[in-house]
Amino acid sequence: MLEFRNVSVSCQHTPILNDISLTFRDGEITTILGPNGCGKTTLVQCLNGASTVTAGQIFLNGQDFLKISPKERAREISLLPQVRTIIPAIPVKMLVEHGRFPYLGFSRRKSKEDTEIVNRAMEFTHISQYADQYVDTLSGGIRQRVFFAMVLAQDCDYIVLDEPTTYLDLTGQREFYAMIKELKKQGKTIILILHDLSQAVRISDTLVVMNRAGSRSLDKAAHAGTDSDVKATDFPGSIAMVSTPQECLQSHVIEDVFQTSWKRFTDEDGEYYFFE
Ligand SMILES: Nc1ncnc2c1ncn2[C@@H]1O[C@H](COP(=O)(O)OP(=O)(O)OP(=O)(O)O)[C@@H](O)[C@H]1O
Repeated sequence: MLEFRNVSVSCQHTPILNDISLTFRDGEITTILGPNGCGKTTLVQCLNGASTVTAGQIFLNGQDFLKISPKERAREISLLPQVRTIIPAIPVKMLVEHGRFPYLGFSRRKSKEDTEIVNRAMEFTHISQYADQYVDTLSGGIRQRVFFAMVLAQDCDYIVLDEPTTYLDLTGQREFYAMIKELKKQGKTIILILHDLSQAVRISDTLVVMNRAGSRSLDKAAHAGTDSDVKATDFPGSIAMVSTPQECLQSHVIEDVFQTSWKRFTDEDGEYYFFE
């Protein structure tokens, strides 16, 4: 079980997250939703040290996660960040092998098991045929699968993916969500950040709906056209609700946070939600 206890993050004295307490349940797909800038990325980046926790603690299976070494952390939780501005000019297989770094010794020599895990990750994500191709020559969608394979090669029980479908076309997204369901079946705990509310409702066991605390006064000031000194950054991110998709929909929290409304459609394959 992964647990955030009263976690706050500030950057240059600006509060980004305030007093977040949150539990991610094992074996579930949990999706973090929230408007731009509410702190979703900052929240998950507390797990790989890219965001510095300024107060509070994170526990993984009862262990103080922030006290263990970065290498040990990388054996527990693999995280695929949202923005990858630098695309390495190396062959696909070599990039996927980077997922094994937390397990390698000083010589970085790979064992037979490391190679098998890398091959399995590439087969799972259907990128074996690109093994020798350079990553920077691939399309955005295939490249995304390569990064996903690298994350899987890390072979962690906890997988965190920040906006993983950004570069994927419709087929690519469908395949991606099928892979996520398969990983859940294998017992992995999946944490996603998504902007696609319909998919989030469909695929998740639990939704974490975030907002900027007090941002209503900002919206009201903007709506009224009043001159206001209030800025978005005056409101650190907080949790609006953590619950099943059904309960989040019924409570209207999604409508409030995203200022949207939704419609439900049903067919033989299940329920679909349309947000407008
Ligand atoms: N290094 C930094 N220094 C100062 N402010 C930062 C830094 N990183 C993020 N922020 C600010 O923290 C807030 C939260 O950013 P974050 O990227 O976590 O939001 P998000 O919910 O993931 O947004 P999006 O949906 O647009 O990806 C934003 O106001 C952002 O400008």
